[in-house]
Amino acid sequence: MSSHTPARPEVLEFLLSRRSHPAVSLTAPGPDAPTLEKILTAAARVPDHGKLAPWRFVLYQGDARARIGLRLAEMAEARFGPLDEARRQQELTRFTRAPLVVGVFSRAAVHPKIPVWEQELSAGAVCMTLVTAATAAGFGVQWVSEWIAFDADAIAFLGGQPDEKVAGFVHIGTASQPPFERPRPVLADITSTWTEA
Ligand SMILES: Cc1cc2nc3c(=O)[nH]c(=O)nc-3n(C[C@H](O)[C@H](O)[C@H](O)COP(=O)(O)O)c2cc1C
Repeated sequence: MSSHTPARPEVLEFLLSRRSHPAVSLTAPGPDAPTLEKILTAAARVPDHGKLAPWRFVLYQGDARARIGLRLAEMAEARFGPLDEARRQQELTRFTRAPLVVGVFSRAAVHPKIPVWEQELSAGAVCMTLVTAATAAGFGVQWVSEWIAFDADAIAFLGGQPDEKVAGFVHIGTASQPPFERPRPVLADITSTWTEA
């Protein structure tokens, strides 16, 4: 340990207990404007080879969320055929589960020095830091993709450009219930020390 990198045991404990909350369990309020600015600023502070900022945010909040649902229900019907009532409700409420949804769009593009893969990894880091920062600010959070992240028409409707991919839709709100725990990988199964063959 060095005075340049003081230990932050509380941060480590936080990371060891962090859990997502199902989007459907998130209620109002979401973060206020200054808190959201902090959360997004933290999320944009990720390793980014070449300083390309190959990602951006789109915010979905307020009344726009219900209007999005109406259009997504139409799009889902066009793509999947007639929707039963449960499925229609799922589409209508896709963006109203939480008071705030942050779309993280990857705009990775071929670059002379920085591989596209590294730019896309950076977008994943943005999503995870967004999850972590919003949780640290006291909110329940879930990073989801769902069919809309892989449908060109839905991406365009949600503000994506033709050359962009959805890294995630991060739902943020007030947790209405405690999080469930889930099994985690056994560290020994996913960790080894390299030795020369
Ligand atoms: C790229 C990505 C996309 C995901 N998409 C979904 C999704 O569409 N629906 C879903 O229930 N969980 C999705 N998840 C999983 C949740 O974000 C989360 O991992 C899960 O709720 C367990 O949460 P926790 O391990 O953070 O506690 C996705 C995760 C990632 C990394």
